[in-house]
Amino acid sequence: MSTTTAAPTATGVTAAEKTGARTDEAADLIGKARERIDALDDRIIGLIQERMAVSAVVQEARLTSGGRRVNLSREMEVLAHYRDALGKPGTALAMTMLELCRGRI
Ligand SMILES: C=C(O[C@@H]1C=C(C(=O)O)C=C[C@H]1O)C(=O)O
Repeated sequence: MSTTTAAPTATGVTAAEKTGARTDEAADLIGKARERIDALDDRIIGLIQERMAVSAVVQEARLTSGGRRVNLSREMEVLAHYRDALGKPGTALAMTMLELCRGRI
C-alpha cells in the first residue's frame, strides 16, 4: 500500500484532501468514480427535467378539459412504484419528484 504524495493539484488541494483517501490508488479510484457519479447525476437531472415537461403536458390537458391539476390515485401508483423498486426512501424520493412536477399541494 503506497501513501499519497502531498503535492497539491492545480487548485492547490491535495488528492487526499479532495477525496479523503489515504493512498494514491484510492484517491485515483475515487476521482474516477466521482466523474462517473457526476455524469450519472447530469443524466438523472436531465431525465427529471424531461419528466417535469411530460407531467406538465398531462396536467395542462386535464386542467384545460375542466379537471384538476392533481390526480391522487395516480400519485399513489407512482409512489408505490418507487417504494417497490427502492424501499422506503424511494417513497420520499418520489414525493420530492412529484413536488417538482406538479408543485406543492
Ligand atoms: C402527470 C399527471 O398529473 C399529476 C402529476 C403526476 C406525476 O408527475 O407523475 C401524477 C399525478 C398527477 O398529480 C398524471 O395524472 O399522470
